Amino acid sequence: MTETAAARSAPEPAGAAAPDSRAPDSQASNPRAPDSQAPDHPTPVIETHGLTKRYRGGRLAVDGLDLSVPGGSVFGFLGPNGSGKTTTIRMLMGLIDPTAGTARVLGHPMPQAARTVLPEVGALIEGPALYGYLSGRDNLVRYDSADPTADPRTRRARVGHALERVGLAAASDRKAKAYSLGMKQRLGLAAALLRPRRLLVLDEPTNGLDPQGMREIRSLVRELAAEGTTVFLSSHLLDEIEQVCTHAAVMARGRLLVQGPVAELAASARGRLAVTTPDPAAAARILTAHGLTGLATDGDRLTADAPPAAVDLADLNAALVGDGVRVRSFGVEGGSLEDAFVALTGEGFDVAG
Ligand SMILES: Nc1ncnc2c1ncn2[C@@H]1O[C@H](COP(=O)(O)OP(=O)(O)OP(=O)(O)O)[C@@H](O)[C@H]1O
Repeated sequence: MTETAAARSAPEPAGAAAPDSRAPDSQASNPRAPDSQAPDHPTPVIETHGLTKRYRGGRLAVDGLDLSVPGGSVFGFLGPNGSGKTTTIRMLMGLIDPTAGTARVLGHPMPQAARTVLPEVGALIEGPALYGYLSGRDNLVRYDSADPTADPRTRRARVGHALERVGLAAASDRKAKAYSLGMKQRLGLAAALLRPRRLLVLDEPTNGLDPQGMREIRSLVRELAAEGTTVFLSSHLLDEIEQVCTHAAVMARGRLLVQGPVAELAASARGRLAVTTPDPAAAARILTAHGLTGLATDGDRLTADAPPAAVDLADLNAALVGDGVRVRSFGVEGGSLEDAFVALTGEGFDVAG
């Protein structure tokens, strides 16, 4: 059985469940309004300090995590399988207790404030919990009915709107078990969107989807973000993060390696000098003589680690041409998030973990 943060065992609407054993929220009567601050100084929507989880077997799944997710961002939580992403999300949603450290979501401490926070959070964790024998529409009706704050008189309209939102209106009367994986994910998103949310938390939302399904989910995420919802999504796909996210945090083996705006993370990687020439061997000799490292040749294409800023690219190019190398193209190719990851870890981004 898959799970949403809100629907661990009961047909609760996404975001509505709060563990009964939790202490009452000390701030419930005086909720802060983090988003009311100046947009250029957004209060973090998610903030953790030293967040740590050691499972009973002794495995340290998350190790001293300091995370800061700006309001209005599409925040990619990136890491290979087993790096601690799901464990972190489960702590953020109050589904499991941290071993140490603190987490605040929408300005409130978690898990203590789960009752206050979760109604404002739409969560999709490891796929939606659906009844296969019910239609897509009836699954949403069931979610909506389980929300005590949802007015039954407006249920039909709410469900219809959510189905429209995710592009499932035409398929809404088919049984959920006949849905493709992508349609099931979209139905899960529709459930999370039955009420307005300030934060969407999506755990590997495109996992197992075909390229078309991935595109659909990604464009929906972009639309939701454009409407002002902060989206926190985990992924083990670097290109997915580069395509949809404004910010990212990179995890490996339970530890946070780096976080920040995606453009800055990618730019922090030095990139590669690339030269296209019919004389690659001569070009390699000259670049080596000028101190360049990491040379690799593939046919008429020669690449090398980008030179330090002190080296003028124009001088390098002139040296090649001056020594008779015929240059078809010459330039530094921008660093990618993958380059940054490899530079940080000294290893490739192994999706198999
Ligand atoms: N309930 C559990 N009990 C013990 N160990 C666990 C439990 N859940 C996860 N782990 C371990 O904790 C580590 C982190 O797992 P987690 O699922 O958080 O990583 P992840 O980055 O989300 O990976 P994936 O994408 O594969 O889910 C892994 O080594 C995993 O085996």
